[in-house]
Amino acid sequence: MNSWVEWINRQTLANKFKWANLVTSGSVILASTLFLVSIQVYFFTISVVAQTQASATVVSENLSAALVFDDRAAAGDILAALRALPDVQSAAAFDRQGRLFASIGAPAGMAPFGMRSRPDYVLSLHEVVIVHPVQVRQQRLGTVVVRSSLSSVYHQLALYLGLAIPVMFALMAVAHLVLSRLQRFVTDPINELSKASEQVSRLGDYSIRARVPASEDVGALALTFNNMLDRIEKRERELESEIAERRRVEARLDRLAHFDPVTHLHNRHFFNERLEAAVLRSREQNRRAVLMFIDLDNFKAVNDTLGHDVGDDLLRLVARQLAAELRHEDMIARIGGDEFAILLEHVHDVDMALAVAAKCLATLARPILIGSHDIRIGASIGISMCPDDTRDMHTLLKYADTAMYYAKNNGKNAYRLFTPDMQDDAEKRFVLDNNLRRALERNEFLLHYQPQVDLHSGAIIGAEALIRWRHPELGLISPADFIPLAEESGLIVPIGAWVLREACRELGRWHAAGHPVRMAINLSGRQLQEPGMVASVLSILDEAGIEAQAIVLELTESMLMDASSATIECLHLLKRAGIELALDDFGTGYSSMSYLKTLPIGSLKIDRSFVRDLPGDAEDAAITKAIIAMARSLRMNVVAEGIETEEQGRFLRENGCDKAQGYFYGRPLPGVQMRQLLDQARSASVV
Ligand SMILES: Nc1nc2c(ncn2[C@@H]2O[C@H](COP(=O)(O)O[C@H]3[C@@H](O)[C@H](n4cnc5c(=O)[nH]c(N)nc54)O[C@@H]3COP(=O)(O)O)[C@@H](O)[C@H]2O)c(=O)[nH]1
Repeated sequence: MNSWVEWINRQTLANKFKWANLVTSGSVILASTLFLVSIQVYFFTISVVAQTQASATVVSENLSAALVFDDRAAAGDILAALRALPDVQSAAAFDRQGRLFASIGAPAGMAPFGMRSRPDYVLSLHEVVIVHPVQVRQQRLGTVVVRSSLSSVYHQLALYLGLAIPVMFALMAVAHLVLSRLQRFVTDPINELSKASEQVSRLGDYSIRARVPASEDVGALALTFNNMLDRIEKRERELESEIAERRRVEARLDRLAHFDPVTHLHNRHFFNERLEAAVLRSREQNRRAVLMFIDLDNFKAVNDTLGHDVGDDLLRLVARQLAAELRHEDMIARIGGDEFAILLEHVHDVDMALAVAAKCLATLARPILIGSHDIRIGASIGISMCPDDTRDMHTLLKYADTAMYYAKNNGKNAYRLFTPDMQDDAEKRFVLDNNLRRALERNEFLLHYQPQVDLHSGAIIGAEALIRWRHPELGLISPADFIPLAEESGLIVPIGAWVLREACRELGRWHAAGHPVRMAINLSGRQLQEPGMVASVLSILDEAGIEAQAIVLELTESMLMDASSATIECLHLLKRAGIELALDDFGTGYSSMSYLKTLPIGSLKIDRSFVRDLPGDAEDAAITKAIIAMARSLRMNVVAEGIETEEQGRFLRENGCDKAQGYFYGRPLPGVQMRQLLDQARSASVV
């Protein structure tokens, strides 16, 4: 049973329809045929029974005389008349006692019927037996029994079935044909729907639509199917655009996670991943990995003076130029504002790494043209190597950084290969940095004063205040060792304020003692960035009771290169207050004349590196003369520093330099000694 149900379930809708048609129409036709045949059989049988009964009635009426007169022959003749009837098989007459009186055919088996007093009949499958009493005036004389065969009925039945069965099959065939055609009205649209859905699923094409037939139900189904496809297609489109958007976002995030948006170089995160892998390879395969840290010199000045767009353009150009110096397998990344890192593998010897660094440095030393700006930017490069210096990635990074700082702190625009003493130096700096924080509180700073003289009269016209740190254990520490540290940590701000206050107080004392000299005081870039800086300087001057014109604030070229518009504004305010601004170490930076003209600078201090080999060195002599000429054309004072010999002083004087400072005129001295020097100078001039 179950297998039947399964078999039916497995069939196609068309097959199910076919079978349903066949079974239904077959059953109906069969049932109607059987019904008709049964009626036919019934009526045939009834007709045989009625005919036999009628014959038995006629014979019984005719037999009464023969029975009364016991005339067996006549009875036989009367019964013989029944032979004319085709169905009658036999007939018998019985007397009142039930004895056989006359018969035709085979009377066997009729005796039990001979005693019946009422008409009766017995119907079996093959015959009908009619029993009819013979009586006259209510008096029973005997019984007549007529037996008719039903074979004519079966004959008729056979004939009928012979006709009905082909007709039945013909009808079934017609019904099948008609229903098959009708069935297609139902199955064709459903098949189309099924084909459409199969196509949709096979091709994944949601733009396919099913034909909508006119019929209400299947039409509604097709419409619903199409609506569903509409929605799926719409959702699909939305999903596709969502996925595309997600991919775009992921790509963007991936780019952000791995690339620097300004230069399109890899970023620090990605670089560190690659460096880690390179260090691992270096350890496993014992091959060299070289790390270079490149920090641009003076980039902040470009950013602040020319704007961030020019700064970004510069970074892009620098990135392109550096990348052009590298091999395909090398890697470069931007790891910070103006910091780049390079990873080199397959480096056979140190010289190869140094050659790459030299190429990068040379590239960055060339002027870069952005719009109308001819920008000169240098770089400080630190190099560390794995496994030569360390086999640990973080230490390698630290060493490259240390080497880069070493290059920067030792004049910039240079590359340095890491050496262990740099690390010692860095550690020393770390110790100093820690101590520096407590030096102010512990009153460990003091000022020395170096005289400045008029090159024509030789008179002391001022002094430069120079800080010293008297460390309880390390002794006297040079500002060259701790000022850069103080600048990095920001401690230069309180230290610088202390220097300013101390120097002004000292100058106040000198003025009070009748020495109307000026005091040059070094200023750090960080101090200039402090809000309220100008007010603080004026308040210190006020406190010390000296005029603004009595001090000269010394700024470095690099400080101006890095100066923001707020810093420049601060310089203008100082100048307007009457304070002279001097450009220290002039010539070591890259200040262009056009830039200098925009700044409120009152004097230039020629760097001692140009003075050292004067007057012998022709190049230094030419530079010095050019600086003096330029300062004059800009109506600036010129101070030469680092004069150690009389010849140097003479050369400068002869070439138009007004003032000088150097060991030849006097080393930096404690305040008391400086005052004595001033007193002596006055006494000498009076004499
Ligand atoms: N922001 C601040 N910077 C300061 C302060 N005090 C000093 N400094 C800066 O530290 C650097 C080193 O200074 P110092 O060791 O004091 O050296 C000065 C002189 O001693 C030296 N000098 C002077 N004359 C000669 C000479 O004939 N030969 C020679 N070899 N050296 C000489 O030069 C230094 C002064 O230089 P400068 O300031 O450029 O005029 C130095 O850069 C100081 O500026 C401070 O308080 N704040």
